[in-house]
Amino acid sequence: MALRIEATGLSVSRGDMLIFSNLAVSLRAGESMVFTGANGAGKSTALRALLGLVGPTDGTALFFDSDDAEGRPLAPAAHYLAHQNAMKPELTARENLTFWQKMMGDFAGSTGLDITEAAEAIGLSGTLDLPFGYLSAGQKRRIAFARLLVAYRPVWLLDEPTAALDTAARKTLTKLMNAHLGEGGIVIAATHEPLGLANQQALEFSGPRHLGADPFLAEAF
Ligand SMILES: Nc1ncnc2c1ncn2[C@@H]1O[C@H](COP(=O)(O)OP(=O)(O)OP(=O)(O)O)[C@@H](O)[C@H]1O
Repeated sequence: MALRIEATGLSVSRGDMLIFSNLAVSLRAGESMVFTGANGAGKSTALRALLGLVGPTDGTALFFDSDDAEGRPLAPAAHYLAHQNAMKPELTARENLTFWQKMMGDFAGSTGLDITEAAEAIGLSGTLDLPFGYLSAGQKRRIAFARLLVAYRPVWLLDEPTAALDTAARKTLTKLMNAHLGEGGIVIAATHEPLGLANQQALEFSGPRHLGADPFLAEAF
């Protein structure tokens, strides 16, 4: 399956601020991209725009599952790991992962790992039956990452995936992200630190610009 993502001319404005404009992403199976830039530069907004969670003012973002397929919205083909972990604190890690596995289901005939295998992969087998709320910040992030493993999706959109992680856990995540790429997946990550991804392109965000002050400025970029 020669899948790919094509985003062209993607622009987002909020109020009188142009967050970014003319964003282009072209990635094929096995390729990755990192979004870099200062706090508030627009990296998270770009991930959300690719997913369709933020309406772009212009441009398109499409997923193709083969060379001759029609482009489709990206969201059903993607996992989105946001800043927040999207886990209920009163449920155990296992219960949370079971919920996500059932909720997301299979994709195009491919299944994820079982919960125990996913916990082993992120090195947290011992904490599966603790309430998620009891876990440390790094343990929570790792369980949130395990969600990507229990339901298969070819595209991973990750917002600072290694936030709160120790060195060993970062290495584990890098290995898992590269394994996903090696199996023909695609990874796009917003990050403040090097992730060590294979086949990586980088895109630096320069930050929002005022549209309001000069009525001709909006035309300029
Ligand atoms: N309604 C709005 N009007 C003006 N600016 C806005 C509005 N909503 C969001 N913004 C700005 O959009 C920008 C986008 O932030 P975003 O979360 O995408 O940045 P980021 O690069 O992911 O930052 P970080 O590294 O801190 O996570 C911020 O500068 C924010 O202040």
